Amino acid sequence: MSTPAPSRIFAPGLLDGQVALVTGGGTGLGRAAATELAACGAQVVIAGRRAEVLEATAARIGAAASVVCGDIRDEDDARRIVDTALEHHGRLDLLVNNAGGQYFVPAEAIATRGWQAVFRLNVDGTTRMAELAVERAMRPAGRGTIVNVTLSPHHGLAGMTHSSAARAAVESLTAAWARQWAADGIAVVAIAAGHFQTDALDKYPEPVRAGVARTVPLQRLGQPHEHGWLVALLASPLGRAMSGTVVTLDGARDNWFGPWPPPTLTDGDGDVPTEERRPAATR
Ligand SMILES: CCCCCCCCC/C=C/C(=O)SCCNC(=O)CCNC(=O)[C@H](O)C(C)(C)COP(=O)(O)OP(=O)(O)OC[C@H]1O[C@@H](n2cnc3c(N)ncnc32)[C@H](O)[C@@H]1OP(=O)(O)O
Ligand SMILES: NC(=O)C1=CN([C@@H]2O[C@H](COP(=O)(O)OP(=O)(O)OC[C@H]3O[C@@H](n4cnc5c(N)ncnc54)[C@H](OP(=O)(O)O)[C@@H]3O)[C@@H](O)[C@H]2O)C=CC1
Repeated sequence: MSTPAPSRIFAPGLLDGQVALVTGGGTGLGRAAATELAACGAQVVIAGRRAEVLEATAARIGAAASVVCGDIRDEDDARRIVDTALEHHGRLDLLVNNAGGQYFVPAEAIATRGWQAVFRLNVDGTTRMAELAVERAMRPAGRGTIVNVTLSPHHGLAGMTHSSAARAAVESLTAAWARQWAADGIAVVAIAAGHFQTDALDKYPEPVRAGVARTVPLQRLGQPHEHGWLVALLASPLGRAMSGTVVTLDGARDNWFGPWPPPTLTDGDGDVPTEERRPAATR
């Protein structure tokens, strides 16, 4: 097993001795966060539903990474994820609530089950993981940091209104938890992410993806390692002082602009494409 390459921007050993749990840590932004945390000296536990994805990422990171499989929507799985991290390392300093998602769909076409699916993952799953980390690890230790990753809803997410409401709820929970758990020594912050270059973008309809980088004032998508740097910063002592804050990382774009429906997306009948359903095996 290799030692992680040192961080390009943080002091060596910034997070030495610390233990981080990253949900959705096998892919995209979660993988980038786990990689940077390890580069700063942390032991990282990455969680998600697909073992092969997690194992591949852990192998890339090296000896600092370990894996636990589970679904954060399931109470037993979520408890096992937190307990496994604790059993392996005896402590949990940082929870990165990164697992999340939604599908692209006009508001009036969202079925009740679809609304609930997005809330179960983004709001209920995030809440469950935060509460378990606090109860089982952070409050007993008198110390911990929780970073909630949202898809920034600051301009409203037309085309993903279920996620817009869910992510706004997570931002509000961030502020509330920061106050509620401050006396326990626990800091809670959120990252409102814009558009990032991850494989997850492949699932959006082609007209949605085409040219999306040009809509970002920086004229490029965010790079996952930039997100990783921000997670590491929030894991540092500075992050503790930022408790209750939502930090936006979006290249000045947020996740929406302009009218609905977007003129470039509609077909001849004025309809907007909805993303394909995922294969049953991954549901
Ligand atoms: C212009 C610029 C723009 C810019 C736009 C570009 C955005 C770029 C920014 C990127 C942002 C990101 O977040 S990228 C990261 C994205 N990653 C993810 O989304 C991964 C995680 N996602 C998921 O797991 C799923 O999407 C999610 C729906 C949330 C949860 O899945 P579940 O297994 O719980 O749900 P399922 O069993 O699949 O479906 C349950 C119900 O949901 C509904 N449903 C689910 N998928 C559906 C679909 N594709 N189309 C219709 N309906 C669907 C149906 O009602 C289903 O009920 P039945 O019909 O009765 O079964
Ligand atoms: N890419 C982007 O432009 C942006 C992404 N975001 C947000 O950042 C986060 C990461 O996004 P990104 O890396 O791009 O996308 P991914 O789809 O690659 O990340 C989602 C991760 O969460 C895991 N996951 C999903 N559902 C569950 C579940 N029920 N239990 C446990 N793990 C789960 C997935 O693994 P598995 O399927 O194996 O469980 C996967 O590793 C998401 O919350 C996303 O919405 C925010 C802004 C922009």
